[in-house]
Amino acid sequence: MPFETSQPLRFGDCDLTGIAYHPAYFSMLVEVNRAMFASFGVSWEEMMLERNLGMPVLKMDIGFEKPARFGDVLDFSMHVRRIGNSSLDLETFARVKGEVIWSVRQRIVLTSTEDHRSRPWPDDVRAGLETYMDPPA
Ligand SMILES: CC(C)(COP(=O)(O)OP(=O)(O)OC[C@H]1O[C@@H](n2cnc3c(N)ncnc32)[C@H](O)[C@@H]1OP(=O)(O)O)[C@@H](O)C(=O)NCCC(=O)NCCSC(=O)c1ccc(O)cc1
Repeated sequence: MPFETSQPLRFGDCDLTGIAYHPAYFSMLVEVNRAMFASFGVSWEEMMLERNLGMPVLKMDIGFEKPARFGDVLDFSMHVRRIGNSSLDLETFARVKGEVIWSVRQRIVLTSTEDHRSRPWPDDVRAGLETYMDPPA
């Protein structure tokens, strides 16, 4: 079962002709990542400020299939494809009215904000991520 959330495409996310400008999609994606962690009770504020952990992206593979327009609502489905020792593979689909507009595969790594080296996923975070585990077919 993927994590699901929606975001409207705002005026500032679009170019002069009213279609989405792709850098805005990256900010939306970060918000989806953050919201997924919050959904299982682990806020990024806690991760970063109390546990001294960060989650940089190591790799992204993104494909844009159709334009989205000012006023559209993007429905996101985020699948956890693999949880490694410190890495995490996510695949996310952004849909408008059921049609895929873009999709992205991300590899994220858990790091210490002190030395910026990898750290294993804590058990509670791993358990939360497993909620959305959906390995590729
Ligand atoms: C992530 C790193 C710290 C990893 O360094 P190390 O501690 O030496 O890593 P390791 O060799 O232990 O590898 C860690 C894991 O990554 C995996 N890994 C390492 N390199 C790779 C590559 N090149 N490809 C795929 N996977 C990899 C590796 O297989 C390990 O997986 P597990 O087995 O599951 O543990 C280092 O590669 C790095 O700093 N990379 C740059 C990250 C970066 O700057 N990203 C740019 C975007 S900024 C960003 O996304 C962001 C910024 C601020 C935020 O608050 C949030 C997000």
